[in-house]
Amino acid sequence: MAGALLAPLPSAAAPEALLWPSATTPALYSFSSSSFRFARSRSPFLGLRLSCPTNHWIPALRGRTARRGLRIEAAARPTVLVAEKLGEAGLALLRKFANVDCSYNLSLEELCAKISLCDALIVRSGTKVTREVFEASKGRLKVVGRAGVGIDNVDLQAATESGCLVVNAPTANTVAAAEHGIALLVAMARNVAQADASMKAGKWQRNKYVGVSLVGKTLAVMGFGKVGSEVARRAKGLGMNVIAHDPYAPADRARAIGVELVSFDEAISTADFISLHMPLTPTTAKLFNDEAFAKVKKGVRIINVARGGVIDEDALVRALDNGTVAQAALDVFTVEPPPKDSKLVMHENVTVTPHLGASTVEAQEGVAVEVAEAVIGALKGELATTAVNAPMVPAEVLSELAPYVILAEKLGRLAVQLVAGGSGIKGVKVVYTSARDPDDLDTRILRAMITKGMIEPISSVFINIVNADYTAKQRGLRISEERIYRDISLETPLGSIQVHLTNVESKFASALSDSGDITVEGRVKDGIPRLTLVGSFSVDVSLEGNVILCRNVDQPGNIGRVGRILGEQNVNISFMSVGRTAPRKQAIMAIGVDEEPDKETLKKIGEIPAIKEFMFLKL
Ligand SMILES: NC(=O)C1=CN([C@@H]2O[C@H](COP(=O)(O)OP(=O)(O)OC[C@H]3O[C@@H](n4cnc5c(N)ncnc54)[C@H](O)[C@@H]3O)[C@@H](O)[C@H]2O)C=CC1
Ligand SMILES: O=C(O)C(=O)COP(=O)(O)O
Repeated sequence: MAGALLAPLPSAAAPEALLWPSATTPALYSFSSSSFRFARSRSPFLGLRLSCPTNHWIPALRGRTARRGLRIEAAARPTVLVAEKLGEAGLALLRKFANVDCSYNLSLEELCAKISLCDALIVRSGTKVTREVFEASKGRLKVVGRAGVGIDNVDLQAATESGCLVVNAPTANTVAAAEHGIALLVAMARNVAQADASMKAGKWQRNKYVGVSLVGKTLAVMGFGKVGSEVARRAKGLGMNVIAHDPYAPADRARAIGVELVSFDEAISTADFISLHMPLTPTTAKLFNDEAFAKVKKGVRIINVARGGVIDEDALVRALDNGTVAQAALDVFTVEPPPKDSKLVMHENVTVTPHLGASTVEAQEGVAVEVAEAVIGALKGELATTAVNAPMVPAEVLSELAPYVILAEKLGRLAVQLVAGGSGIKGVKVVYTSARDPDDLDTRILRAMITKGMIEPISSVFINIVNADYTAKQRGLRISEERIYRDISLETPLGSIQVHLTNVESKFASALSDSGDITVEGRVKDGIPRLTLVGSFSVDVSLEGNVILCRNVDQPGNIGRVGRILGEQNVNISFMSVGRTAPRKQAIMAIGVDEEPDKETLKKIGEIPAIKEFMFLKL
């Protein structure tokens, strides 16, 4: 073995031993195999991986290293870095299986320095697992476990690129978050925090802290998923009238709890209290902005235990200052921790907690066990149901189905964006055309990809091949499949895939087919997935970049007008296709664009007189 090793060896070196300080004094050691001499330097000790000719070396090394205040362990036991406080039950599980290093409050530099010695990393929302961390791991990091739901602090793209699995704990803190929402609702209505601070400052202000009652008031739950539905259930128990807005939640599930699903505008304009429970996505970012506050009932009270970014915080301060919003209770902030002089935090009508939604003893034990099991499973090579970026498709299947897999996900993504709020999605029907025998075409992956396309953009749940059907069922999505024989080449696995969302309203009326379903169809041409049908209109546009759909009266000049507006904004058109019922009647323009046009550009397109409706769809 080579002489002094100050840096970790590449992960390919095996068998290996791990060298750790057993004494508390940090130091960096260099190691020479021939003489077993260790030289101490002043730099902090980070742990060292040693390459040994055989595992028999390890006991020999142990004796010698112990005398020098070091311990050495076989690397067959993986190393898990726990970077934020984790419940004991989870730690106990991890310790049975791995070396566990609990090091909290690491700076980015410290985390990067340690990570190349670790096979797994466990975090909550306080650690930013950035691209730098994955790069610094030099391929050794195999799994990142998020002990909670939101994974906005983990760079998923970088994780996937470096072949690192990310798992989360999506269910164990649901009740804790819902209970915290209710705690904030009640505390805000009765000025508990403000009154407490006033008494501790030596005052007795009974008149100042007169509150408002909850019974008979209307609560709008925005986002009727796991947490939102638990909040709704509890608020009903307080005698509140509960309505909810969630464009994708099934109405029958809401009805079962006695909650009516309504549109965004109806929810915010009729509610006395608004509680936010949607994930932070490009669609929900700053959803509560000046425009939304202009529509609320004057004196509304807002609770946010979801994500700070869902609210435009400057707009909220303005709404609080002018009395549009009477009070707010916030557990989450756009930047955490928020700046010390944050106007929002300091506002006297605002009650704040430092992201405590998941912080109960019970929830932390729950997420610790949930994430520990997932991390251990992943280190053993099993695919966890809570995997966030798991590979969906086995390589041998991918070789043939690759473009169809992309097509399926994009069709799901398109279809869900066409849904209008109100009744929620109930049924999904997928129709495949193929010449192949049913045994020769496994559609499970395609179904999973459609589910992924539909669910991931709207929720905090991540879909993989293991959890797709289960998650769809849990969310009330009934997916049925139909296969239609088409006399096409057997070399081609599929002719087309159609996704129908049944009994649902659409933001783009022309996406409804004659049967009243939102319908989109795609095909693969020359290896490229293409959109070939929207509603009853045939189109042909490559599913790359983004798509603008316009319904217009078929007359000369429309294509030029839209093209000019996009061109003026430097938005590159990749494809354009027109589908029409008959000349000079209704037509659909499907325009593929490389960039995302800004709001002003889209507004200008909408103002072209011949354009009756239009939508921008992200793929
Ligand atoms: N403060 C804290 O400590 C905690 C915060 N959370 C956060 O709470 C949020 C909800 O978590 P879960 O209920 O577990 O997620 P979930 O995925 O079960 O529910 C989210 C719901 O929001 C809906 N939704 C998506 N876009 C919407 C839109 N534009 N308008 C209305 N509804 C929309 C989805 O259809 C879904 O039903 C997440 O952001 C999560 O990170 C969760 C746990 C603890
Ligand atoms: O699970 C979530 O999404 C949360 O927001 C909880 O975050 P935490 O684990 O408390 O840092």
